[in-house]
Amino acid sequence: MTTSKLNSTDPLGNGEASLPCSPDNKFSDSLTLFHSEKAVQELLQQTPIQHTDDHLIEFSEALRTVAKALKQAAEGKAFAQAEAAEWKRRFELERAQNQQLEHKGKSPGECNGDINAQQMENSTNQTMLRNEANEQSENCCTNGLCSHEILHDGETDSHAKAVQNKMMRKASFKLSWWCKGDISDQHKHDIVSFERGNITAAGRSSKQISLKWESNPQTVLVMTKPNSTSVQILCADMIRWMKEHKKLNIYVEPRVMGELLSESSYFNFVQTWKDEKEILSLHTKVDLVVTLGGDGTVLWAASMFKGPVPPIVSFSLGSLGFMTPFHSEQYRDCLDSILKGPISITLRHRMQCHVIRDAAKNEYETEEPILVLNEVTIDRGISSFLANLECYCDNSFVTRVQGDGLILSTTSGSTAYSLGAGGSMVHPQVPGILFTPICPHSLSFRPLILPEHVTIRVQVPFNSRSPAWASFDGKDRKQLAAGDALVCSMAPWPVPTACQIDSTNDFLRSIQDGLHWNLRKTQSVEGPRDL
Ligand SMILES: NC(=O)c1ccc[n+]([C@@H]2O[C@H](COP(=O)([O-])OP(=O)(O)OC[C@H]3O[C@@H](n4cnc5c(N)ncnc54)[C@H](O)[C@@H]3O)[C@@H](O)[C@H]2O)c1
Ligand SMILES: Nc1ncnc2c1ncn2[C@@H]1O[C@H](COP(=O)(O)OP(=O)(O)OP(=O)(O)O)[C@@H](O)[C@H]1O
Repeated sequence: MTTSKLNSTDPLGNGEASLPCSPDNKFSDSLTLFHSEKAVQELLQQTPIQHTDDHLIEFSEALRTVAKALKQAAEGKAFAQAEAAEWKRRFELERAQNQQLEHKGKSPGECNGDINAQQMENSTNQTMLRNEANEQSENCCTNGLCSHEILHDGETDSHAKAVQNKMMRKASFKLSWWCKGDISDQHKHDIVSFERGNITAAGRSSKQISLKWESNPQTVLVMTKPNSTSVQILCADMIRWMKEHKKLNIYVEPRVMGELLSESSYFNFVQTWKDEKEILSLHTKVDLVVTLGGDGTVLWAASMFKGPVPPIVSFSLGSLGFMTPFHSEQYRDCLDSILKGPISITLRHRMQCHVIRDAAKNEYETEEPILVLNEVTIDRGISSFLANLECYCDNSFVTRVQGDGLILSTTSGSTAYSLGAGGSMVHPQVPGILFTPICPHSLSFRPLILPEHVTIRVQVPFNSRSPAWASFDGKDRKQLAAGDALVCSMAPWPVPTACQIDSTNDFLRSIQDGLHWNLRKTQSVEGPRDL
């Protein structure tokens, strides 16, 4: 006889009770039950309830309830054990019969009797199980459930097959995409069609994206890196060409307008803006943005647009150029084909960052959100103490950063500061947020990549020795005092950048050419070899 430990206490509360699990042990089950009740009775008798003390009466009632519950539990368990034993006995009997039949050269399916669906269903009925168990043991398949129907596939008659299909069908389900916080089902998409419960990816979220103009672009904004004579000369030449050969309207920043006009009054047709309000409406006027500079100029251009961003075409005039795939020497051919379209683009996700001050009365009282294309960094600034930052993901505590700080990066920014701090390089079209510590004072703080739909909160605790500092794409440093928090999530407005070939090709080329990724001389064939 085997016994199994159940997670229960004996009636007197003496730890785990050891209960028998075989049907042969119904007797010892009853014995246990008997002992339990007896123990409770004894306890009740010992209790001085004669002294009409209200508390003692209440206590004795409670004990009675416990005794009743224990009795019910023991009965239920004994019933379940009897049932399990019955199933096991039947299964073994059938297996023995099958073996006998196979010995005689008969297929087990031949012994199938006339079984109808009702009987099959009835056979699972517990009452029938108990009543018919003994009768059935001798005649396989004449009554109740035959395990051949479930265990053997294909050899039964069509009726039994239908019954079998009915019993084996998988539960159906549906997978869908939904937007967090979206109460209506407006943004819900079914992404998987299912048949018999098999999950199949219906589509990829990050396909190569192609932009096709439906009407000709008419207005171009040109943005340039400051303090560079070569950029200034190229800018003037490009604007002239776009006006004369493409009849385009041109916008530039006020600084560039001054530079152009100081060169010649010819550039009077170029437009600019006077104040912030006009900048906010730029996206409604501009069809295309052209940048002349390095990655910093692309970041600068993106930061001008606090909402939707027009497609950006970036000419490389810097040292690295991860986001600047076009060569300025061939700008005419390049702009020619871009203005015609279609263009391959990379949709670069941005993060929106809210600084929430401890002094704010509620979570909605925030400063203007700041959009970043690369990353937001929370660091110790000029303080010589460790930064102490509490990090939460969707309101669950994640970890405490103790070190120089933390980088929350987009996948576009994965090749920038996050890379320098040991984060992975991620294709810009992979949706996600990189969680990269800066010089953590811990041996096990590996960088993470979180899904794009999460909201991350970084809080400066009240016991922090110094304030922290947040910076956005390497700019706009803001102090975070004790109790202040920075809340980041993906922004709804990505930055579409034109690709030279396509997003994957451009990304791989930039890590190879820009960072010399995995550059190593190839080993010569001469030398020792495995034969
Ligand atoms: N230790 C570091 O690696 C470190 C430190 C500070 C800032 N930065 C990066 O500099 C960025 C600001 O750039 P900037 O040009 O205004 O400042 P910058 O003039 O100091 O140049 C920073 C360098 O980072 C490169 N860079 C920028 N974005 C990149 C990207 N997405 N992928 C690969 N390289 C990229 C630029 O080409 C440039 O060479 C910040 O967003 C931050 O990522 C890196
Ligand atoms: N239009 C602009 N107005 C003000 N600042 C700008 C503008 N364009 C770029 N910057 C700033 O100028 C700096 C240098 O720009 P960028 O990275 O484009 O050139 P770079 O440093 O020569 O290139 P690289 O970083 O590849 O060597 C960056 O900090 C960027 O933010």
